[in-house]
Amino acid sequence: MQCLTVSAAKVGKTSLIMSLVGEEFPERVPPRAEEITIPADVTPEKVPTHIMDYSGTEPAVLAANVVCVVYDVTNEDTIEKIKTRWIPLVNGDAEKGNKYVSQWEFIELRLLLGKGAELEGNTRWSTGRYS
Ligand SMILES: Nc1nc2c(ncn2[C@@H]2O[C@H](COP(=O)(O)OP(=O)(O)OP(=O)(O)O)[C@@H](O)[C@H]2O)c(=O)[nH]1
Repeated sequence: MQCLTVSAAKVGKTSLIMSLVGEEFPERVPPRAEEITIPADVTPEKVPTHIMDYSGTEPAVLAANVVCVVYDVTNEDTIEKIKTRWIPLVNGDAEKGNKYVSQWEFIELRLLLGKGAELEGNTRWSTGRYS
């Protein structure tokens, strides 16, 4: 399974991947995370999972089975971009039959480190649907 993270600039997609791999929030974040493959035996679904950091190319989006859209709950622009940028980008080739996503899972797991809310213990986890 190919999983691609996308986001507005500097929202934290590289940090998210590095947190997953390193099991802690990274102090230093490179411009892009290395591509990683999580072996099947350590995934709940027993499917090898290849995780890629978005480099701004459409082929990467078309190759992905899962697109993980990262946004900042403290920045409305990054939420608005889900509608104005990421949904059109992922569904962009629908007319050619390449890809069409009719149902979006919406999972909020932003940690808000250093932006105030996490200091007040407001870290939130929730799930929902976006369509
Ligand atoms: N406060 C806070 N800062 C974060 C969080 N995640 C990432 N950051 C910080 O935000 C900055 C950008 O993080 P990146 O992971 O490089 O973001 P990105 O979306 O990969 O950035 P680009 O791909 O370069 O646009 C870094 O200084 C991170 O430490 C978070 O959950 N809370």
